[in-house]
Amino acid sequence: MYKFSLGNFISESNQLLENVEIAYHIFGELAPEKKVIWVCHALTANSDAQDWWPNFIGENLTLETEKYTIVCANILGSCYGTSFQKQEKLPLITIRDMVKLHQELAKFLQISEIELLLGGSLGGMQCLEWAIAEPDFIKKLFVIATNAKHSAWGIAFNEAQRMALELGKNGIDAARAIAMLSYRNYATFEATQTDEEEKLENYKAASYQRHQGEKLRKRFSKESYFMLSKAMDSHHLGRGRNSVENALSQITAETLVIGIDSDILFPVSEQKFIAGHIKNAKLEVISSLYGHDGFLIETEKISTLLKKHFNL
Ligand SMILES: CC(=O)SCCNC(=O)CCNC(=O)[C@H](O)C(C)(C)COP(=O)(O)OP(=O)(O)OC[C@H]1O[C@@H](n2cnc3c(N)ncnc32)[C@H](O)[C@@H]1OP(=O)(O)O
Ligand SMILES: N[C@@H](CCO)C(=O)O
Repeated sequence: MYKFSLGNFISESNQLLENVEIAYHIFGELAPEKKVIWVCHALTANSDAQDWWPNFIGENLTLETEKYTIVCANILGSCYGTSFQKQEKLPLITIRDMVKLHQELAKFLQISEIELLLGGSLGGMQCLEWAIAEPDFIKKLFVIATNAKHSAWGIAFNEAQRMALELGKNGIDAARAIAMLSYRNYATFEATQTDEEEKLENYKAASYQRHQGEKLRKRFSKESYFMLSKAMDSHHLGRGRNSVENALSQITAETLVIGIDSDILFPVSEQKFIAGHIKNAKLEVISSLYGHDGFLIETEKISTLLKKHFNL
């Protein structure tokens, strides 16, 4: 992991963040003759994209490190390396703030254009914002399981999680358990957490939920979880740009949008809307047992579509 000291940064909500440091990974050598692929990560991941998107980035893999330089930066608000001076009150961070930091890092790395910008969920939100902010800079765009404006349904899930966080020390366990209900669905739990034997308590689904909660508590900070969920709520491509439709129409990149048929958090209608308003976009729908989390799990299906649409 590398670090870049940006210094002071004024957020979209006009708050001063001091001593901002951006943590990032580079896979494959950064060289002027190599084209750049930039990965934007989702809520609780980090800049080590090889780790959370396994069998996807590397030699002889879909994002080929011999051919491309692949960059992934840890997002503003996350607890995995990107940081700013602690403040009394948690600042309100937006997706546009995250993208401004990506832009600063790209300048620092002397990247002249991005061949392919990609991301899912909160990562997809960053990709769309960036492709609107700098249409000429982004040649190809791939987003999955994301939306153009966060939904009332998504905000309600996030608020329920923040209410859980407010309960104290282990509130993050409950927050993650709530989130899991939106990341998966009825069929996922039926297929993976149904008890075969007869019993009156200690069900698999219950211990699964507790395990997921504990796992997140051990690796993530509740402050980051709060800031990132607020950032997700604020996602609105149309803010200050007349409308969401108008904002999407400014994207010139050749675009692939993928929806997951079982995603109850970011339903396919949202990706259909995105693809419908970008001039040069194609929509594909994949099927998955894993709902929204399918964007992290269905690597093979995603790779097939990426290779079909883009000459990687
Ligand atoms: C530093 C870091 O760790 S970086 C962060 C890694 N995570 C990220 O980057 C975020 C993106 N990744 C994710 O959100 C997830 O890892 C996903 C969606 C890709 C996969 O989710 P997972 O939780 O790994 O998969 P799944 O739903 O199958 O659950 C498996 C886990 O539940 C446990 N489990 C399964 N059933 C049960 C049960 N009935 N009771 C208790 N535990 C259970 C498994 O033992 C396994 O535990 P482990 O992860 O501690 O080994
Ligand atoms: N499981 C993912 C889902 C967020 O879209 C994460 O924890 O980042």
